[in-house]
Amino acid sequence: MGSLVKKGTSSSLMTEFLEKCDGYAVVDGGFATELERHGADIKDPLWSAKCLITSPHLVTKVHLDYLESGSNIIITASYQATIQGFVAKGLSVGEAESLLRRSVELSCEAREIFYNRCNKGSWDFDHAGKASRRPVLVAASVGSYGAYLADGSEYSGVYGDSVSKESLKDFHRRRVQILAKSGADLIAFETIPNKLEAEAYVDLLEEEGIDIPAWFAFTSKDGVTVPSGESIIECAEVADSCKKLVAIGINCTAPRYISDLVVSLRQVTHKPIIVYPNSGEVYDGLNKKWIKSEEESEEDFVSYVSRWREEGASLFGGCCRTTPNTIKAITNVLSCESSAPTNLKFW
Ligand SMILES: C[S+](C)CC[C@H](N)C(=O)O
Ligand SMILES: N[C@@H](CCS)C(=O)O
Ligand SMILES: [Zn+2]
Repeated sequence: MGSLVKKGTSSSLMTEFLEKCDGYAVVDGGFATELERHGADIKDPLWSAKCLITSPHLVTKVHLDYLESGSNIIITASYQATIQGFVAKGLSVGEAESLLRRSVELSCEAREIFYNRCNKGSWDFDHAGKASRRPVLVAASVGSYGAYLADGSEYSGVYGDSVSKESLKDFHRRRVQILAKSGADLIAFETIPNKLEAEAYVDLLEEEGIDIPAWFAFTSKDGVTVPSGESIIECAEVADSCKKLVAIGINCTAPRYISDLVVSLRQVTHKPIIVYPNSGEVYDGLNKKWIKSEEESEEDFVSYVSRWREEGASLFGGCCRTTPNTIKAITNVLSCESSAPTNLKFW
């Protein structure tokens, strides 16, 4: 059984979904880092995609934990799952393609288990007390070329002169084709570090006739630019021009920068805005370790959510080093706000 969201045009998918969710939706939290918290060793060029081979049961568990925490969107384990990366590990192209499909199947299976539990958490009640299931979408993750490089290059955005828009398109083409036909509801292009890669994705979506919608989530280290130094505004303009995108936003970025970024995005797009920041810690790509930040705590993060909503965001979640607890807290903030009388705003 698929999601409860009726398949319509790309643009209607998100509108109808957000309507069903009362105007805002909860995205899941850090996926790879949650696998790691449960003991997975992902210090590997495949990072979280290694678990598609070694521990698919853990992939399902983490999806279920996020569903139980209130997520309306779960993102697949395919962030660093590339055909090129799997082949470098000795797998055949066919096996690599199967693992990509498997990442989506695991998310769909988790959604199915969650629905079948029919527990309180999977049902919402309308004002008349009638039960309806919480809508859940499966978003197929596509990490950047920098993610495949496996050295934290998604936080530098510098790919060198040998990488062109055409080479990026060739790098991503087959994976995007497979994920588009995998049963996912949409594609999540995540942690985009430069304008060139955004342009390559737009071309691919259009030239390959990708028939499921997508979102773009950029990363930033200063609240103004993406890691390559290009402004978030010019990157968002590229995204806004693409009819197949049903949301534009920011992920894996310190929470303290999100507010300014949302305000900038709102200047150039009417599309729904998605934000799923990381914990504020800094990634050491060479040693694959997170370095604590003095400046932020999980509590601060959640206290920002109402403001991001006022500034125009409508999809909220977490990225690296956030956990199901973060998502529970976001769910609580948003549901309290929705049920509060409008004259009792928090800000
Ligand atoms: C978003 S970063 C933390 C992902 C991991 C990185 N591509 C690596 O392989 O180290
Ligand atoms: N969806 C990915 C993004 C990494 S930046 C994850 O949460 O692991
Ligand atoms: Zn992240």
